[in-house]
Amino acid sequence: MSLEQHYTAILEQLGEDVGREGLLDTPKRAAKAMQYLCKGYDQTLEEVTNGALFSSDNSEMVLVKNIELYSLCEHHMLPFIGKAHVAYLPAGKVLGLSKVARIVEMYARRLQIQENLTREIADAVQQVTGAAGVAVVIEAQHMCMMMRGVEKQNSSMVTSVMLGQFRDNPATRSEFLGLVR
Ligand SMILES: Nc1nc2c(ncn2[C@@H]2O[C@H](COP(=O)(O)OP(=O)(O)OP(=O)(O)O)[C@@H](O)[C@H]2O)c(=O)[nH]1
Ligand SMILES: [Zn+2]
Repeated sequence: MSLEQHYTAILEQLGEDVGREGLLDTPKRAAKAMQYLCKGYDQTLEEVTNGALFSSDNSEMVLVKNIELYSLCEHHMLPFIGKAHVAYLPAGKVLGLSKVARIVEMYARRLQIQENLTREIADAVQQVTGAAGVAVVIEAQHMCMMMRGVEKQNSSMVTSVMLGQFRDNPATRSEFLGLVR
């Protein structure tokens, strides 16, 4: 069965009249939307970074802040929405600026839990850049906690992963945390 046919079945199970005008194209649209929200499965790190790695003597912290993020929690397939802050300490190579956001996007566009998303982004930036350290902080609000379940509207979840110098050197870590706060 195609994704579209599954959505027809879901609508029927929910008690909808799939023949009514407003729903005629809904299974097709919903399938397309869900494929878009999960498009990260078709991407690879090589593809999204596209070799945009440049030699640089700069070893100072590079920070890309406030990268907006839309993902789906793997437990309920409901959105979680927030921001990612990604920093690294170059060790001879810097990554094209947009590629940091593309890496975030590739992992966010999959079914996720926030902790694993944070870790996957950090590991990917580390792998691509060979950096002396990588730090990722994600702050997000989970619709599964807001629209349903415990229904807490103002809570957000903050996760972080620190690698290399960000883990080992408290001064580097506090510089980063000061910059994203
Ligand atoms: N750690 C973590 N938990 C998440 C994330 N997204 C959703 N969850 C949680 O996954 C858990 C699943 O718990 P279950 O008890 O199996 O599911 P549930 O009955 O729908 O839980 P409630 O949300 O409490 O109603 C819930 O506590 C969610 O809040 C995430 O990114 N990270
Ligand atoms: Zn959830």
